[in-house]
This record gives sequence, C-alpha cells and structure tokens, in this order.
Amino acid sequence: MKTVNFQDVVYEVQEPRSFGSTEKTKRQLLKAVSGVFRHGQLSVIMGPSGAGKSSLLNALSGYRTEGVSGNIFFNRKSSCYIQQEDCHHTLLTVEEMMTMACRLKLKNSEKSNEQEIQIRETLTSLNLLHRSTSTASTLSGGERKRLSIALELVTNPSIIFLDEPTSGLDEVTAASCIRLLKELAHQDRTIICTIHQPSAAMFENFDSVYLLAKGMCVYQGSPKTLIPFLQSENYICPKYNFPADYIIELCDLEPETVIPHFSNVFQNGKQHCIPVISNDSRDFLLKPLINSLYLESIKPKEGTFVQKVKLLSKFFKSEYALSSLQQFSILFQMMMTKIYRNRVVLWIQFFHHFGCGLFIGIIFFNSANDGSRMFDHLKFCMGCVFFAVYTQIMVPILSYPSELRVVKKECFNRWYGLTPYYLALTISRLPLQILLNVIFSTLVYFLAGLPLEMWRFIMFSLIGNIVSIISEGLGLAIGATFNVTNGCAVGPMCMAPFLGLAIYGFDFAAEIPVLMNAAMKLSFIRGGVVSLVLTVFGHNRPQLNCKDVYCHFDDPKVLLRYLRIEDFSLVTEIAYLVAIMVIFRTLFYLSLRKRFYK
Ligand SMILES: Nc1ncnc2c1ncn2[C@@H]1O[C@H](COP(=O)(O)OP(=O)(O)OP(=O)(O)O)[C@@H](O)[C@H]1O
Repeated sequence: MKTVNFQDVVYEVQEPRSFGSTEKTKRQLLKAVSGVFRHGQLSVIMGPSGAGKSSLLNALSGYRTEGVSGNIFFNRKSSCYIQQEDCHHTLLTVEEMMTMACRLKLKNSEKSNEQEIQIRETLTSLNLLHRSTSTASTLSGGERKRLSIALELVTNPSIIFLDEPTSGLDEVTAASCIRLLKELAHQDRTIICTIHQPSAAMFENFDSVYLLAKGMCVYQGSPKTLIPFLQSENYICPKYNFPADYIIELCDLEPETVIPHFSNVFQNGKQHCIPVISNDSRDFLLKPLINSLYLESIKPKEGTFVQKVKLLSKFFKSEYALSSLQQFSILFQMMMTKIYRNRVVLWIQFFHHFGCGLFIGIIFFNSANDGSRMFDHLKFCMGCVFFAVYTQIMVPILSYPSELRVVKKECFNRWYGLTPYYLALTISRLPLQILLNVIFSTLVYFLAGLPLEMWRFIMFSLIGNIVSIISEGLGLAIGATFNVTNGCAVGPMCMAPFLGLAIYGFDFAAEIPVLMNAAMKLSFIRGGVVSLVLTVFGHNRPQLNCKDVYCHFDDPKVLLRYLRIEDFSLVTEIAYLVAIMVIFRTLFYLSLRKRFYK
C-alpha cells in the first residue's frame, strides 16, 4: 500500500467559546475531505494560510489522532513525517546522526561496511557529504532540511510526508529542494508535502496538486489542468498571472461562492482532474477517484475476527527494528556523548558545585562541633538541601522543551520507543550528577568539620543525591508538560509550598497541629532536611564542644528532641524520599506519554 487513500476525513477541535470561557465549541478544520496521493509522484497540498494544509498532513500521517475521523489507508510502517521545523541533536555531527539513525532503524545494528556505504551514498545524493563532520547547529537552513530528509531516507521509506519543506529557504534553494523531492518520488516513493504558495518554477515540478480552502478540497489533479479547469468554470486566469495564485486569490475574494462550488465539482476530493491530449491541445477530464468498494474491502468490519486478530497482533509485534535493550544501549551511548561534548555546561556545572561547596563550607567553617551554635547547624542542613533542590529543578525546565521536539520526531518516526528513551535519559544523567554532588558534599562536610566517620559521610552524600534526583525529576516533569515560558512560572510555584512546609515550625515543633504535621510530610525538602539532621546529629554523635559555661544543645540528642525528630528513623525517611522520587519520575514518564501519543 504505497498509495495514500483517504475518505471523508474530518478533523475537529474544541475551542473556548470566548477568551477565558470554560464553555467549548467544536470547530471543523477539515470538512470530510477525500483524495488520493499516488505512489511514484510528488504531490503538494496547497492553499491559503489557515486553509488546513498542516491539519490534513498531520491527520494523514497519524501525527494527530485526537479529533480525527474518517478512513485513511496506507502502510504507516513504511512512512515517515518530516516536520516544518528541523530539530536535530545539535551536539552530534551529521555523520554521527546518520550512524545513529542507521543503527536504530536497521536490523543489523553494528556499524558495518554496508552501513557506511549507505550513509555515504545518502549524504552524496543529498549533497551533504562535505558537511559530514559538521554539527547540526552549524548547518544552513537548506542543509538542515536535507539532513532531515537524509535521516529518514536510511530506511528507504515508501511514503514521506513533509510539512512546508521550503519554508525559510530562498527561492533557488527551495526550487532545488523540490527538484530533489521529485527525484526521490520518481524512485518508487510517494511524497506528499504542504506548501503555502509555491513559485512558478516549483509548481511545474509537482505531479499532483491538492488545493484546500477552509478545510475543503477545491482542486485535485495535475498542475497542467488547473488553467483549463478554471476556464471551464468561466474563470479566465490572466495571461501573466500564476494559476496557483489565481485560484487562491479567487477563494480569498469570493469564499462564499467559489469554495462550495469548486468543492462540489470535486466532490470534496472524490474526483480529480486528469489531462487529456486531443487535437494537439491540452484538455482535462474529471474522474471519480476512490473506489469505495475497494476501501470497504480492505477495512475489516468492527468486531470481526480479522479486526480482533489485528488488534491482538499489535501487542506482540514490535514496531521497531531493534529490541528495547538494543535501543537503550544506542540511546545511552548517544546521550553520554552529548553530555561529554557539552564542555561549556560541564565546566559551568563543575564551578557551580565546587564554588557553592566552598562558599557554604567557608560560611560554616569548623562550626559543626560547636554546641552553642544549634541554629547554625540547622541552617547548614537546610542550605545543603536547598542547594541540591535549586540546582537541579531549573535546568530541565529551561533545557528539556527543546530536546523534547527532537525526541518527539524520532519516536513518531519509530526510531525507538519511549520506554528505552526514558531509561537511557534517566540513567545517563546519573554519573555526572552523582560526581558533582559528591564534590559538593565532600567540600561542605569536611570544611564544616563534621565527624570523620565514613558511614556518616556516605549517608550525607546519599541524601544530597536523592534530593537532587527528586528535584531533577520534578524539573523534567514540568519541562515535559510546559513550554519554557510557562515552566519558568510553574517551577517556582511548585517549589514554594514545598519550601514553606520545609522551614515551618522548626522552632515550635511541639505545638504544630497534627494536620499541619501531615501536610509537612508532603514536602520532600523537609524530608531531605530531617534526613540530613538525623544523619548529622543522630546515630550516637558524640557530645559537641561547649566554650560557654552552659550549652543547652551540646548534646546532639537535645537538638533532635527539640525538633521532635528524636524518634524518626533515618531508614524510613530515606524510604519516603525514594517513594517521592519514584512518583516524580513516574509523572515525568506519564507526561512524556501524553505528549507523544495524544
Ligand atoms: N489545535 C488547534 N486548535 C484550534 N484551532 C486550530 C488548531 N490547529 C489549527 N487550528 C486552526 O485551524 C486552521 C487551519 O490550520 P493549519 O495549520 O492546518 O493551516 P495551514 O493551511 O497549514 O496554514 P499555514 O499555511 O498558515 O501554516 C487555522 O485557522 C488554525 O488557526
């Protein structure tokens, strides 16, 4: 099924009735359109801005499924979707990205000679070989577009959807991009693209044109038959006017009459224009396009045995070329390479942890054994926890939304599944995070003069790491749900209650009501502070020094009693922190799922 057939496709969205209103109205972006995009042809979906071109492409490719109804027939497994925006891993070179695409999308995942030859051939045919050692961030707009095509071509897909492939390109580069697509289409592929307004040079290169206006099909057929068709409808395209512009202008100027009339002529896409050569003059024929009996026959009726088997096979058959473990291994390597390559960020993170560790360590220098500075001990524990929280939460909120676009594209085009990606992301970030936290913990622990006991230091670092992983999980969940602008507001908003509950009532712990105590349990920051205080002052910590006549808190147990945590178990507190970590990480995963599969 290399041809894309679609019948009565409706795409409906719900919109608020007015700004801020909770009442919703339905709006049809596609109004039961039908059509066919044939294999071996370069087809273009055209129309004025807001006509529904991207909506149709999204609905056909499966990129949007919510609100889409109707029949769409093609082999989705051999298709790919290239978005308007060219999102690439900016820290990998062209060759590395091609290798990664080959390893993930082709069955023999080891980099063999054959793969190398294939990569070179694809890059040569797309005129990218001379840029193979450049990173995506240094490519021009046209090169980035060609890279997007090259990355999908490694599996030789028979159907390629492209949204506005020429947007942002100058006229010469755009025309060469269309010529390239035509060449690819003629190599036994179906290529469907949307273009807002093609130039005359581009228009000639399309094999088939599908014109949309207000979500309806107003023309379908060869570009050559557009003028004769308009003539037959008594619309004479002026001699120096470009016919595609002319019909778009007509739809714009007389939308109430022209759009329903043309849509009616083409039965909203069930008919198409084909050229007929007669007596040396070109003419056209309007022919029905879709054999509805054929469509009926290939669509299993609901509830039939065939449909049930098809549904069942979905659960057992992997959509991907590699197993989840192989996908994980390739993604993990790629993520580690990216972390290692991001030298500037590595140095910033190192100086941040080293600098803050030194700073906090100097502030509390040699104070850990002073029995008269009870509040300083508490502030020290809070400072260490707040450092871990704030360091980790904002980075993913700011950086993750841009990565998400690349991942969404790759997941949609079946490079890998969400679960291997999620695991690779989670695990690849750990080594650096742990190393940086250990640097910070070492500095503050020893500069503050805490007891030289191995287990106490390990617990101190462990709690810092757990709090840091929890905060990162929360940051990732926010980054995966909101864009940067909203995330920057949501992040601090989420933190404020956790922070408030963390510092509340340490000086009047005995009077805190039970309900408030329960609410405070929800704050992982408080959990972190309590665990750290238990680590520092609990577990038979020897008596602190007292330079004054009397120090009320020179016995560490007194401090624990004063804070009402003398009966708390460190193991239970850590178990509780781990549970919160799992909750945030699960929220992150669910947010990714919702984003990718909506
Ligand atoms: N999720 C949505 N909710 C509400 N309206 C939407 C949504 N997506 C698209 N629209 C609206 O549907 C109409 C068609 O949008 P679409 O992006 O398909 O148009 P287009 O023909 O590709 O336009 P352009 O050439 O300007 O990109 C527009 O009016 C757009 O505002």
